[in-house]
Amino acid sequence: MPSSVMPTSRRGEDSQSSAAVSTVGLRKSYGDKTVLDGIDLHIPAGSVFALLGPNGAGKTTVVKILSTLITADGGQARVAGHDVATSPDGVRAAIGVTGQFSAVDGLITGEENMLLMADLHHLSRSEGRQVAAELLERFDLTEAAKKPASTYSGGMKRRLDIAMTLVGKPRIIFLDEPTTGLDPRSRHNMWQIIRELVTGGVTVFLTTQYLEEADELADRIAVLNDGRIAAEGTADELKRLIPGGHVRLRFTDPSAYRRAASALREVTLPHSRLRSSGGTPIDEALALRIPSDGSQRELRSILDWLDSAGIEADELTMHTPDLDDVFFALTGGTDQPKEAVR
Ligand SMILES: Nc1ncnc2c1ncn2[C@@H]1O[C@H](COP(=O)(O)OP(=O)(O)OP(=O)(O)O)[C@@H](O)[C@H]1O
Repeated sequence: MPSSVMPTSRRGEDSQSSAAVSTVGLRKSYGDKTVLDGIDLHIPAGSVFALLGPNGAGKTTVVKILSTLITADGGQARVAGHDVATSPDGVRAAIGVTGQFSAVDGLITGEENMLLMADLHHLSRSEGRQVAAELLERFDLTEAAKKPASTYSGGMKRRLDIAMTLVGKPRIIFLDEPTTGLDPRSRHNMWQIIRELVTGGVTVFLTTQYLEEADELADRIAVLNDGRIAAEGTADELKRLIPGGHVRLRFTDPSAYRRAASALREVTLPHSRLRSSGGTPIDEALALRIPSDGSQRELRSILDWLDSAGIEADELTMHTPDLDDVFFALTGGTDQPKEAVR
């Protein structure tokens, strides 16, 4: 955590506000580029909220504004009952931030990083040692505590980063892409840590490009696209936005794949959603998806069309809706999340 967001004291939360985070009409531009174009959020205390969006959607910008690292150009934001513009110290006292701007100093040991944090929070020497030892133990870092943090794996560094954040006992934690670059085991460890934080009463605001992560962890998810919240709700609510799943066509021959992709782009089939969204290339594995409710009528229509267009896929599978479908539908399917296909 950079010193600019270092909690300075513990303040009482505005009892008027049950929301841990709320924003109205939040705006931010860089030059003539509008990054946030009116963002409204309401995040109840004690919940996990995921801000989902493709690269460059503005997720980090939201976190930076809410954690008082940068100021918004317009709109209001309250965090833990404090206005970010008029009471930034109040906000800083209540939050912890980890993620893309990690506070871990690689030159010193994990333990020294923790003790430094304890110092910054004005804990006494003995209290600092005790808190550091407890947190290092909790995050399975006791053995590595005396080693320089630069020798830690990606997962260990993230755990140390969160442990350092917890020294200040934040009520709200911002996790900016907490598992980007982690291997599957470390990712699952991190998810468990996040769940435990919430069980302990902390509100978690996380940004992610991983749909699976939002689906696993979040009580509510907002999809950020083109500077606006394209949709917000529980994972189930978002999935219901897409009435059906999709048919996935997989090809082994790149030229057959390309022919099918271009034919799908132009197609107007009698049955609805194929007409509106066409086939969307979904990954480098030569696969296409066609929105479909899975009804016999739609499947027949798709198969008839494939036959008449002379397209022969090597594999055709039916998928029920998941967050991938929502994401592709809302973000136009052009900018793919890193793990769009499970
Ligand atoms: N200081 C800055 N000056 C100019 N443009 C910026 C600045 N910070 C961010 N941007 C631009 O604002 C947009 C949103 O950036 P941001 O980092 O918030 O996106 P993001 O959703 O977090 O993306 P990613 O997933 O890639 O981290 C991007 O186009 C980025 O280039």
